Amino acid sequence: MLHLGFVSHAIFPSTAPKSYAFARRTSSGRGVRTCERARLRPWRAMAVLGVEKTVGRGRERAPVEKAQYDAIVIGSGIGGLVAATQLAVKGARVLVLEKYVIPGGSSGFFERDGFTFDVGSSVMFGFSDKGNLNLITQALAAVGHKMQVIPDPTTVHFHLPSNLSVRVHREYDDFITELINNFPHEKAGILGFYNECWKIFNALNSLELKSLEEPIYLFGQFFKKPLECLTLAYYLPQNAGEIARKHIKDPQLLSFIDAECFIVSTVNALQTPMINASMVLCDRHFGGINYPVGGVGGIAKALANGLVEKGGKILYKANVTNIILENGKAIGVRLSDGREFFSRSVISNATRWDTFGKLLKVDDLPEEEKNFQRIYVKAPSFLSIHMGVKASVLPPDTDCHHFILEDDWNRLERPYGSIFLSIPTVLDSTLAPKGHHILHIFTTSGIEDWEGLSRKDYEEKKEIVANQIISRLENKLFPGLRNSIVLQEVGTPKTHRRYLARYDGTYGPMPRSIPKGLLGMPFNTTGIDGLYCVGDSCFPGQGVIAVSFSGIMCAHRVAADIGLERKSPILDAALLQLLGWLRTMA
Ligand SMILES: NC(=O)c1ccc[n+]([C@@H]2O[C@H](COP(=O)([O-])OP(=O)(O)OC[C@H]3O[C@@H](n4cnc5c(N)ncnc54)[C@H](O)[C@@H]3O)[C@@H](O)[C@H]2O)c1
Ligand SMILES: CC(C)=CCC/C(C)=C/C=C/C(C)=C/C=C/C(C)=C/C=C/C=C(C)/C=C/C=C(C)/C=C/C=C(\C)CCC=C(C)C
Repeated sequence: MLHLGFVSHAIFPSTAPKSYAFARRTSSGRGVRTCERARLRPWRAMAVLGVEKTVGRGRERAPVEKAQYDAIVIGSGIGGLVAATQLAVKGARVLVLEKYVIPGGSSGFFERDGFTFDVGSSVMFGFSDKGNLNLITQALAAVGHKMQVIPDPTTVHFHLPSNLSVRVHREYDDFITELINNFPHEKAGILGFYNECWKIFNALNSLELKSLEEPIYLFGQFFKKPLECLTLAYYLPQNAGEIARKHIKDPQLLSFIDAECFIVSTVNALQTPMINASMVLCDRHFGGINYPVGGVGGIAKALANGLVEKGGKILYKANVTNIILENGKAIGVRLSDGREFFSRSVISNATRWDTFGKLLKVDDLPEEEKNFQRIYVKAPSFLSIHMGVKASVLPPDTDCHHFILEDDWNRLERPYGSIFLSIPTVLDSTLAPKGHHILHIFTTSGIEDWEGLSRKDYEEKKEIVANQIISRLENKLFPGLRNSIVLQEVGTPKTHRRYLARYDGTYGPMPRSIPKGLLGMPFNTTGIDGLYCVGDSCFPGQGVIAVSFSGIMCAHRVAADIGLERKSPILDAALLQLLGWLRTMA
């Protein structure tokens, strides 16, 4: 089964993957049947759902549902699904509209010749059974689901310049000992920096996490846990790099801290908010990194099924092209096929650039969005290679996740400078046929490198770039890799743009310069009444656990606004104004 096709739609299938059929067969939920009906005869499906009327608007059979929902969620990424499921559990009538054929977005999956690939990264935070920060476990539990997970003994194995090799062991003491062995003269600095991270992590882990835009909750937390909240407020505008520099002087060790931050933020430590850095640098030891049996795609499938079981609906192949406004308020959405749905609130899981650049037709960007775009630009996308290889090419005891930056620290943030590699079959061998492994290799890449090329040049360029990366991996880790490949598919930023509906294929916001920590990141409300955003262009940013938190926060704020949670209009106005003002300080 040798496939070396460098097809343009490489990482995402253009037709439903086998497992989509599986999802449809095995789910007994209404939403899945709805999806099937809607695809075949939308107007009849709507009749089944009890649609009040069908209006023409120049298009026969374009059905309209007048405020039939409490919340419409555009997109079924993890952020959208968590918001949707949390609201459904609170009793809201929820509809999720997904452009693609399966749920999950960048946390989706696809299948080829017996291999099950994760579309995005396979490093899962927040999936343990302890503490308050296991947000993925909690999101699944809220809809009655639990996934079996496999503990990863090593979060990542760093292969860095000057042959610096560091394994981030699950056990914190093992990791710290290994780091100190590499930098014995910096023992105090290492302990100082990571201890400061733990102080923040412990404060975070002590809170019940809900919407920071909802005053009754926020003031309640300050009352119950004043020290922890003040700790978080103190660190909110700070970045990891400046704190690392208070403790550490060795330039190579500071570069290592940059690499630690880069793998989760695609920027260096000076630009990475300290709260986010602390979250990931500690959770990997507290709850540990845990891989879901069957692959990352199972998380979205379970959430989508849970949503339907709690009375929500999800429609696939439902491409939202417009958010409908009435008197300045978001009241519904229009799909590319003309269908319209109406709701008391609209939650967009598309990026803020897509939401305000494409879905919303307003003459002037709200001030809040102008401020966001002043502070943040789109982070780069990725070039990804999904590969099936013969198992014999991997040395025994190969770790699951690797980060490779060969010989020049200056290349860390440059496109194609460093290589991310995950081998999820090290943990779950069922993802590949017997005697084989999956290699998911990715590196940062901008869309501008891939536009304006003829089909032939585009395909050739993919092949050239992929070959260079394979040679680098052969030199550094796996001699003979090229000859062991049995299947290979290459995706570019254009692929990510097309299949994830993400502006320029971006994976979220990146600060234009040194940010004031997380202070400038918008939460979920927007300048448009009734419109909320969720996902990686909202607080606290990129990452499955981060967008899960965004989903939890969003659901809480929406629930308060539609009367499913307590709310104080006066305190609301005061807090939202204060937060808006604070963001302008960033
Ligand atoms: N290990 C990890 O931590 C890991 C792994 C994978 C993904 N991720 C993270 O997940 C984050 C993204 O999650 P997310 O929830 O923000 O979003 P997402 O991009 O994953 O999902 C958005 C979904 O919305 C859909 N969509 C967009 N526009 C639409 C439209 N107009 N109509 C209908 N559907 C539309 C897309 O098809 C997609 O399914 C990324 O930042 C990435 O870092 C992390
Ligand atoms: C409001 C005001 C003003 C004040 C108040 C104060 C307070 C209370 C505050 C609070 C806060 C909070 C709660 C916060 C929270 C936060 C959080 C939760 C955060 C989180 C974060 C997370 C993150 C960022 C994550 C991320 C991750 C990621 C991205 C991942 C990725 C991965 C990868 C890519 C891997 C790599 C791979 C290889 C190496 C292969």
